[in-house]
Order: sequence, then structure tokens, then C-alpha cells
Amino acid sequence: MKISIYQMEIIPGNPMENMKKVRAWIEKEVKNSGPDVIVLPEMWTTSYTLEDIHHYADDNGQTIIPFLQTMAQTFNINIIGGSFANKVNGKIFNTAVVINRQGEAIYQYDKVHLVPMLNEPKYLEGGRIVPEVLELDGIKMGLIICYDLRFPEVIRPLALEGAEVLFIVAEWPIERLNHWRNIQITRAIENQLFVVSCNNVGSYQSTTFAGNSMVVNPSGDTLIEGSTTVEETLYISINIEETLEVRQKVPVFSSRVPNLYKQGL
Ligand SMILES: NC(=O)CCC(=O)C(=O)O
Repeated sequence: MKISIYQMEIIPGNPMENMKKVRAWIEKEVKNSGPDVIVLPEMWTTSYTLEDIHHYADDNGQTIIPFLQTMAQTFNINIIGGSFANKVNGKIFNTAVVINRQGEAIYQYDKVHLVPMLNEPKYLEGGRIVPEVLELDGIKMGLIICYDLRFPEVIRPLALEGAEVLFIVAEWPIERLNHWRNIQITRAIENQLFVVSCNNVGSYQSTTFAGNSMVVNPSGDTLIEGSTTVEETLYISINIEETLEVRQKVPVFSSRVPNLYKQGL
């Protein structure tokens, strides 16, 4: 699976300009690398302009989703479409979307865990359905949004249901860069899957974002990592079969004793 990650510098509060940037990046990346999957960051249309988010949010994804569908169909690519501020019945969700090569929006997820450190609970509504397994080109995968990374409770079930890749779309601040890097490696090792993350760079108000988008293999080796400050593209081809090899060598899943584990905690 060939993956291109857009470690983007998002223009705060300017969905139209960000869409132009993304279109130009996709066109270039398709020509340069011909990826199977492209990945965009969290809230890539607006960044964290939460005080004015009612103004910038997309109504029911009516602009962003068709835009990504057109990109997917035109360029024959799968799109992990980052997330965007999505207004539904007057409430704003942080919504991630996945589009397949045929241009079908096959998955949508509203961020469940809202980030107190970024004031999300004040401005956004949390989703009520945890991430579910999705499939692109016959490969099972999961998709979470940024802060969700801290909650192994929602990631383990994805691995148990067959996910071999975990995508993370993020706007993770630099002050917790060590958490960002180390938790990704931990999730890859404990769930024996590839972790593929797309973070942004740049700043909004007093928050500077960390970059350091990563691809980690199921053994916990970092295969590629972005810089901390520069907008850039990370391109990599991963061999999904490595997941099976690691799972056979260290058979964590068959060593589990679920009947002893506390449920609902
Ligand atoms: N955008 C986010 O979800 C940031 C998460 C974060 O700052 C953290 O977990 O720390």
C-alpha cells in the first residue's frame, strides 16, 4: 500500500484557500508518487478557530465531502480525508471522512473524545459512536482523530476486528510532542498493526502544532517521520503482510483472557 501524507500548514479560518491547497497538493502528489491512499490532517479546512467555528463549519459536509469525492474519482485514489468542522442541526462536530477510489464516502466518524486542553468541549459536540473498522482495497483499517490516541479502549477493538492499519488524523500541539511520538509507537506494538499519522505544522493563536507525522510498523519501528516545523509530504510503501508475521511471532491476541477482564471500564 503506497501512502502519501500531507503534513500541512493549515490557513486558519479559510476553508476555500485550504481546499485550493489540498487540490494542488493532490495533483502534484499523484503525478510524483501515484499513491493508493492519501492522508490529510485534523480540521484541515479551518484549524482550531473555535471561537468563530459556527461561521466556518461546513453544513452537513455539503462542500467538503463532494470536493473529496471529486478528487478521489478524478485521480483514482483512496482518501483518508482528515477531519473538518461539520455543522449538523446547529451543533458542530469534528468529523472525519473516508472516500474510496470510486468516489464513495464509505465512512464518517465524529470525534468522540473532546480535548479540554484545546477548549473543544466548549465549542464542539462529541460523537456518540466509537471508531469502527473500514476497508479500502481489501485491507481492514481503523481511523481515529488526534486525542483519541490516548484511549486504548477504542483502538484495541479495531485490532481485534482485523484492522491492520490505524490512521490518525491530528492537530497535536508541540508542547506534548513526546506523548505524540511515544503513544503511537506503543499503540503499534500493543496492537501489532501499522500506525500512520498525519499532523499539521504552524500555529494558531498561542498553540504551535508539532508536525512529526509518522509511519510505525507493527514491531514499533518508526519507518518515516516528518519534521517538527516544515510543511511537507511523507511518502511510503508499506507491506501489510508484516502484520501477520508479527502476530504469528508474538501471538498476543491468542494469549488474551477476555473473560477475566473488567468490562465497561
Ligand atoms: N487535536 C487534538 O486532539 C489534540 C490532542 C492533544 O493535545 C493531546 O492529546 O495532548
